[in-house]
Parts: sequence; structure tokens; C-alpha cells
Amino acid sequence: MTPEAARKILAEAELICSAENSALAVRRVASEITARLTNANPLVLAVMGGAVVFAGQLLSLLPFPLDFDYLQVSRYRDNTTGGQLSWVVEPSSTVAGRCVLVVDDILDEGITLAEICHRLFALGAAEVLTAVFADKQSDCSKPIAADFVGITVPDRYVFGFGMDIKGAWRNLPAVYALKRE
Ligand SMILES: O=P(O)(O)OC[C@H]1O[C@H](OP(=O)(O)OP(=O)(O)O)[C@H](O)[C@@H]1O
Ligand code: HPA
Repeated sequence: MTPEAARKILAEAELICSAENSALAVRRVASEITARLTNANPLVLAVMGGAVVFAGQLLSLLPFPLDFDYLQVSRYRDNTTGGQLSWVVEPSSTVAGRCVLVVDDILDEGITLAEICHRLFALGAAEVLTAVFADKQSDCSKPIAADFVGITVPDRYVFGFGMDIKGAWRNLPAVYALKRE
């Protein structure tokens, strides 16, 4: 996408969650995770690339020992609807026997997170917990619910705070919804 097209999309978008409220949501999730995992020595796995902002901010607010790694799967690519999930990078850390915390930007239809959890259990994880920055409201039932949720977003395509629109605007500190067609 050209920079001009990216600016136009942002100019026409609707603010869903301000930078201040996004930061507050991360702090709240961090305290909930701390209360649950302080003594678990978890392996924290960020789902790249969408988790980059949430995971980065969250990690510095977790005051207990943990290991960090990442994995990468892709389902949307440059589309605003999901397709076939493909694994790009499997976790390189040993998952067997670990308490694993998966961190992602958004739970939309839930297919991505459900598949990741399935794979982690197949690799021998003792426990798998999930944290998403945004949980999309939907009338359809999802195959998985996240253990920790930052904000709820409407059933529209959203971007910012790690979430992209055709590759653009992961770097925004707030969350926006794409202009309605
Ligand atoms: O709940 P779902 O409907 O399965 O969608 C959620 C997933 O979709 C996005 O990933 P995407 O495939 O766009 O890859 P990306 O992280 O590189 O943007 C997002 O980062 C989540 O991982
Ligand atoms: O609404 C969304 N925005 C960005 N990425 C996504 N991946 C699934 N749903 C979304």
C-alpha cells in the first residue's frame, strides 16, 4: 500500500480505543497475568507479527521470571477476511512440560488461536493460556475463548496497536475501525 493510501484509510477511520485506554488495558491484563502466573515460570510465545506491540508492552510489566519466544502463523495476509492458516515459524523453544502463555493481537473468528493451542498441546505443553489485546464481538460462536483480554472491539475490521490493514498501521498506539463500506 502506498503511504498516501495508508493516510487516507486512517483519515477516514473511526477511533475505537485511544492510546491512553489501550495502555491502561495492557496494565490491567499485566496484573491479571501476574496474579495467575507469578510462580509458573511460563514460556511466553508472541504470535508475530500482530503481537509485536502488545507483547512488547506487556512483557515489561510482568515482574516475574519467564522465557520468551515467538511463533508465526498467517491466515489473513493482505485480506480483511481469513483464509487458510499456514505456519510460518514454529516455536523453537522446548514447549514440552511448560506452562505456555500465547500472546496475540486479536481474537477474531478464533481459528488462529485454537490451531496454535492445538499445536502446543501436541508438542507436549503442560498448560496453555492465551492473552489477546482485542477480542472481536461476534454473533458466531468461537472455537476458543481467551484467558486474558485487553479490550472488546466491534465486529468490524480494526487496525493499530499491532493490527494491520493490508500491511499498514501496525505502529499506531490506538485502535481504529475501517470506514464502513
Ligand atoms: O481469530 P482469527 O480469525 O483466526 O484471526 C486472528 C489472527 O489474524 C491475524 O493474523 P494474520 O493471519 O493477519 O497474520 P499477521 O499477524 O501477520 O497479521 C491476527 O494477528 C491473529 O493472529
Ligand atoms: O479486524 C482485524 N484487524 C486486523 N487483523 C485481523 N486479523 C483478524 N481480524 C483482524
